[in-house]
Amino acid sequence: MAASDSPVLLYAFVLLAAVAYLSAWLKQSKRCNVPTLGPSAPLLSYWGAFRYITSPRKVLEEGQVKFGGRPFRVASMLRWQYIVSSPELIEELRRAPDSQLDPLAAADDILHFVEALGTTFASNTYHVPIVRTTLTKNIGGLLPSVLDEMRIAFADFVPAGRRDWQAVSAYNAITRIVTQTSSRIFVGAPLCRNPELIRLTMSYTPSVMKTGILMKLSPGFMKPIVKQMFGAIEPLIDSTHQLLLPTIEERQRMMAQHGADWLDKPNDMLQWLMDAAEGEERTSRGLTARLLAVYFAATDTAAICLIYALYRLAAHPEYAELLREEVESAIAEDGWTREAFRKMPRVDSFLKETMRLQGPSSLLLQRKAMKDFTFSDGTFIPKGSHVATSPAATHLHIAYYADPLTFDPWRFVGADDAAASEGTSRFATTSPEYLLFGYGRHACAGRFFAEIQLEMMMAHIVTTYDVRLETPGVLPRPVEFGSVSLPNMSAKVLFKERVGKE
Ligand code: HEM
Repeated sequence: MAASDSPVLLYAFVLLAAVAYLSAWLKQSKRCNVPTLGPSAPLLSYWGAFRYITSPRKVLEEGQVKFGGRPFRVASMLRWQYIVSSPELIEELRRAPDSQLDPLAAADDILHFVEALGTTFASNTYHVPIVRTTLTKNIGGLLPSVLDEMRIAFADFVPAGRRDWQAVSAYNAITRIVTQTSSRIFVGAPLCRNPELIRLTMSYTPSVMKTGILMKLSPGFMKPIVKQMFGAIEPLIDSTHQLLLPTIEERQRMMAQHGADWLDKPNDMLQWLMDAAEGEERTSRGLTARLLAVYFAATDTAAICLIYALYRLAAHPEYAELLREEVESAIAEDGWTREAFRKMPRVDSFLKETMRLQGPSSLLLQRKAMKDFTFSDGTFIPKGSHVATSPAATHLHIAYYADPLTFDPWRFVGADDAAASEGTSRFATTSPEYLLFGYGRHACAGRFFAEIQLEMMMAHIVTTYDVRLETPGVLPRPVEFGSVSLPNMSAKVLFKERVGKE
């Protein structure tokens, strides 16, 4: 008789699993000194987890009110999520070393990218300083080509030349436009508009997540087989590699022939990676995989933010005229240059205010405790749990923002003149009460590029089109699942090309 046929063995297994679960629960609950929002008893906590996963913002707001800004925890399906709210604890959260509270490990628990891509990938992050420094330094010089690509992409995905209202599926169109425009500085033209490259790079994030989840669910010895048989990521890297290979080989040939510099050397992300890569990373496949990682960080995040801003604009067309006036006057003075974008405080404020109320995540400064961690007030975070702060404690808190639940598009106009005069515009400026891009040493490396890209696209939209929602005034509901918050994917925005536009 096979072991699985014996009910006694099955009962014994279930009993052992229940004892192990209860003893783990008892052990952790003995050490816990943080109140729980919702049930904390074994199994019942899954009800709390279900509520949190399906309505994260509502639950986090309840916690903020119920515990009056003191730390609390909520159950999520796989772990406890701790929330800290006071400025002192938020400061400790951001200052803690990665060996104690790690942002990458927290992101990996949610997106599963390390399982999908391999641990060497997570330990070698040589692309981060390239994004942070080389990309940021080159923004001004690359602006004309980014602008050119954005216009081409908009004309393709939001058909031009028609004077009637056209319903456009905003999620698809904007994601494609942002991907193609970013591609212009990642791989250059005309490769950036190759429909296959756009398709592959847009499929990358979902493929990484799918592969990561499959791997996570598989027992250790099965992982390589599962990855080989069912993983979506390797075939996707292979296809992208085939597409990029002629370009990479040609550049490698030029590098071998001319050394570090030559006439018309490309100035894009692929080349910066090629200049910096070492060892395995120098191979054409290694470079392709690394470039895809930059797409992973750059395109979905920026697209999500632009879609939220577009929905706001389409819901409030009355704001378009003031934005348009500002853009047209800045462009008349300086053309479509970096200087002009510095003279668009309303555009900047509109974006910042949109994302204050609704960004891509319902948690901010999310970290994983790599070991037991105790805050200065004694709040204890057990190893393996996640700790973050919430919009309710920061972006939506009355201590930082007057009338915090109201959308006030001009809230940040003139709010931070020092930052504006230094050329660090307000949208990308991080602070303890504005955490869209994180804060401190791990703050988003690409935020200055993201800022100018989004400002440019908003400026283009208001000067080229009138926009409306299909159902006037009703913002399309976002899709929230745990800490991830995506704009509504089926909503359509009506576009009409403006008569007499520049
Ligand atoms: C509006 C769009 C974007 C948003 C909202 C966003 C948000 C974030 C956030 C919240 C983090 C983590 C910060 C932390 O844990 O403290 C981050 C990290 C990062 N982002 Fe962005 N991001 C955006 C666009 C971009 C773009 C366009 C790029 C690249 C061109 C980029 C590259 C990166 C990189 C490389 C990191 C890792 C930084 C590090 O570990 O030191 N991001 N981003």
